[in-house]
Amino acid sequence: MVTQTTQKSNEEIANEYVNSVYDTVCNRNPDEAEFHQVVKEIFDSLVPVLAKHPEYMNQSILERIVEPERLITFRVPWVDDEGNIHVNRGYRVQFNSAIGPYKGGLRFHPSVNPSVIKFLGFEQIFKNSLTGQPIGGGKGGADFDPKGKSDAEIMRFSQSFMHELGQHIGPDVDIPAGDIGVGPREIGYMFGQYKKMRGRFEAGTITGKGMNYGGSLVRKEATGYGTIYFVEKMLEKQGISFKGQTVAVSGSGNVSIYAIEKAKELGAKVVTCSDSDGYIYDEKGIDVETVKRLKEVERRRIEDYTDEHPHAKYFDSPTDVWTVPCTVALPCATQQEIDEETANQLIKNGVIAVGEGANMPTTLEAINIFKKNNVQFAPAKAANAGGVAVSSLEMAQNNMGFSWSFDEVDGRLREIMKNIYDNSSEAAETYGYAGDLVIGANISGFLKVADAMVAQGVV
Ligand SMILES: NC(=O)c1ccc[n+]([C@@H]2O[C@H](COP(=O)([O-])OP(=O)(O)OC[C@H]3O[C@@H](n4cnc5c(N)ncnc54)[C@H](O)[C@@H]3O)[C@@H](O)[C@H]2O)c1
Repeated sequence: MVTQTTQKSNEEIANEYVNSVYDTVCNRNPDEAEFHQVVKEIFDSLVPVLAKHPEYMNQSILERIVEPERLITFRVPWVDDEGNIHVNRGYRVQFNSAIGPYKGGLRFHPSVNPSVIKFLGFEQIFKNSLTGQPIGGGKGGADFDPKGKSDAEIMRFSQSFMHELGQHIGPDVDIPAGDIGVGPREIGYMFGQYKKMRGRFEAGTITGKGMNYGGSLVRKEATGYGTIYFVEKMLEKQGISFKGQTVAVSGSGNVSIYAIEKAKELGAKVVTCSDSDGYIYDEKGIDVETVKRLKEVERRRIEDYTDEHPHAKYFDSPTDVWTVPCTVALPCATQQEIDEETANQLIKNGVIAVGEGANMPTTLEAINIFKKNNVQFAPAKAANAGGVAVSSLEMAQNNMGFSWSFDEVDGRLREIMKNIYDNSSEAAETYGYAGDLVIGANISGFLKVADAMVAQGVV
């Protein structure tokens, strides 16, 4: 009898397990490219953890974590100002509640589909875990395009959307918030509708609320400021600061505006911002107050920035924002902004650090190029976790029935971002990938959720 002499290493077994679950995900969820990408990225980084802790494989944690606990799809009918009836599709994925009630934003954008919602929801599980707050992962939205809609149309759409979503959420169940296309105005309309449906004031059921009805100071600034606090920490480890850096930012929405504001405050010169039509290059440094007014108040296009700053240049190709030379790049607009070619261009122009303010703005290939070229890389699930972290602080204030000061919340945000950095960095080192924050953030976020799933049995 011939005995088998080659024994598979733990690493090989873990790798085979990861690939086999990933194949099942692709077969079971065909045509969901965004979801596949995020699963691949996270799963690959878990191989060293699974090799060291086979109990997670025995407990089928990956098979379970990758299947949403619930995916709700619903009809959102609404009437425009001319009396025409429209029907959009609404979604809520309640992905994982192992460490707390589902929590995640709502996105109103024509590109919203099950793949996008699932990629965002899956990512949210790990991001929420990283914040150290007791919140599970969820995400939602609709394929509705708010661009060009009147205030009354936005209100009717938001009410119709909440009329259905409201049946599936609550302070201990699922707590939505904003995301692309959903800001304070939409949150206000949705909260109003929810309050009417319930016949009670449940402040802790949605976050991002206005300050006069249960909102938190710093929520508006949280994601942008948090991204800068995280990148600041990452630069600090290299003995560098924001002072004197030339920063390129994409987008001109909630995340971008407050990332620009904080980066400037720390001494950087931010030279770009953009919207889905084009980008601005201002060699003197972007005037953030103008962007705030154009976008938050007047809801105009970024092109109009040059009316008030005629020395600035406008280009009608948003993705070319990354051809502008910079030392720090902060993609804060949308997914898949930086691909291989763009990454190479940024490196050629001297980039030393990239911080993801947006979700999945960098392709896997581009991330690998940055890693190979020693560009410091701050992944979204760690770098932009400040928004959900302060949302959780908003829930805490709602539960206690009082409000903290701006400095109190900002101090807590800074501390949370520091902890996320330290925990990600430590996890990367423990598992043999020192300095790799992509792997470190995935591992650190995973461990807490996986342990809670094991403790709670097969549910
Ligand atoms: N708001 C938050 O608290 C938060 C938290 C975590 C992550 N994020 C992520 O950050 C990103 C931005 O979210 P936001 O809340 O600032 O949304 P927002 O709607 O306020 O702003 C989005 C910005 O991106 C621009 N944009 C959209 N498509 C574009 C394109 N193809 N090219 C260039 N610009 C484009 C829009 O014009 C707008 O300026 C999203 O990926 C979101 O998931 C947001």
